[in-house]
Parts: sequence; structure tokens; C-alpha cells
Amino acid sequence: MRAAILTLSDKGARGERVDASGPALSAWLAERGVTTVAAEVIADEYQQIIARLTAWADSDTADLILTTGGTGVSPRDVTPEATMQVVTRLIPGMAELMRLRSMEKTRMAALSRAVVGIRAQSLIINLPGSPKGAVENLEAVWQVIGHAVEKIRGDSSDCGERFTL
Ligand SMILES: Nc1nc2c(c(=O)[nH]1)N[C@H]1C(S)=C(S)[C@@H](COP(=O)(O)OP(=O)(O)OC[C@H]3O[C@@H](n4cnc5c(N)ncnc54)[C@H](O)[C@@H]3O)O[C@H]1N2
Ligand SMILES: O=P(O)(O)OP(=O)(O)O
Repeated sequence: MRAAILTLSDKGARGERVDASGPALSAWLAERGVTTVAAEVIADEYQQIIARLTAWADSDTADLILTTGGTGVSPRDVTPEATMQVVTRLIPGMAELMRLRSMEKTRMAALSRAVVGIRAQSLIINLPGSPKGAVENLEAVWQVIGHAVEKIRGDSSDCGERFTL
């Protein structure tokens, strides 16, 4: 599986904070055999987020596109809105699963408005901004991601009896 990681952070884009979340996700994925083929830090700008997600998905850069940051309720948090503009199909259950598992760790997880969806053949997942929050949310849906990527890419095998989790 190939992953691309987009960090949304005004401070990061201005060079006022070192991006710890993108590298934390990349390291976590590498331990599971997933290569990060692209990674970028940009500001919380609606149009820029749309442009980057669209370019990665439409050029088939990655099977899995992760965003980190900008999912909350601050005025400049627009990652979910930009993602909803880009995806053609939402997968609400994956976002629900992330919040369910996260709320077992912190009630602040209720503030993440993260969405998950599909554009072209890429699965796009919003994750919160902190390194801890980002990895915890990815971990929550990890067992589902492999199967989602297979299905998005047209796997027609009968999955009815393959999964019990
Ligand atoms: N499983 C978890 N889920 C959530 C957590 C958590 O700890 N575990 N945190 C919750 C909180 S609190 C909020 S609020 C929401 C929404 O978060 P956002 O997506 O809006 O996150 P940001 O405001 O962009 O960032 C929050 C905070 O994290 C630090 N930060 C952000 N970006 C970076 C970066 N690239 N490198 C290092 N640190 C970063 C910084 O202190 C920001 O103020 O999510 C809940 N879900
Ligand atoms: O600069 P950002 O976007 O990372 O903002 P915040 O630290 O308020 O999440």
C-alpha cells in the first residue's frame, strides 16, 4: 500500500512549528509495511487543501491519503469541508469508528469533525492534528483500511466469511 500524508497547520506552513504529526504517521505506517510516497505541510486553506487532495487522488499517487490537522472547531479548521468537496463517496462508518475508539481515550475526541471518503481510487482519511491524536485515530480504523483499499480498487472476491472482527 502507498500512502500520502498532508499536514494542515498554519504554524507548520509558516515554519513556526516543526511538523511532528506527518513523520509520526509515516513511521507508524512504515512499521506496518506501508511506504509514504508523498508528504506535504500546507496552511489551513480550503482551496489549497482541495487542490492537493485532488491532485494526489487524480494522479493515483497513493492508495491511502491521510490528512492531519484542521478537523476541529477553530475558525480556520476547514479540512472536513475541503475533503467533502473532493470525495465522491463518504464512508461515515470509518469516521464513526475513529470517534468511538478515540472517545474511550479523551472526550475531546467529540470535537473532531473528521470525515472519510473516496476519490477516484484513493481512500482519504482525516485525522486530528496532534501526533498522538493522529496515530490513535489511524490505529482505530487500521483493520478496516486494507479491505477498503482492496474494494475501492475493484476486488470482487467474496468477503462475507473472511472477516469476523
Ligand atoms: N484519539 C484522539 N482523538 C482526538 C484527540 C486525541 O488526543 N486523541 N484530540 C482531540 C482534540 S483536543 C481536538 S481539538 C480535535 C480536533 O483536532 P484538530 O484536528 O483540529 O487539531 P489541530 O487544532 O490542528 O491541532 C491540535 C493541536 O495539536 C498540535 N499539532 C497540530 N498539528 C501539529 C503538527 N503538525 N505537529 C505537531 N503538533 C501539532 C498542536 O498543539 C495543536 O494545537 O481532535 C480530537 N481527537
Ligand atoms: O497553526 P495550526 O493550524 O497548527 O493551529 P493550532 O495550533 O491552533 O491547531
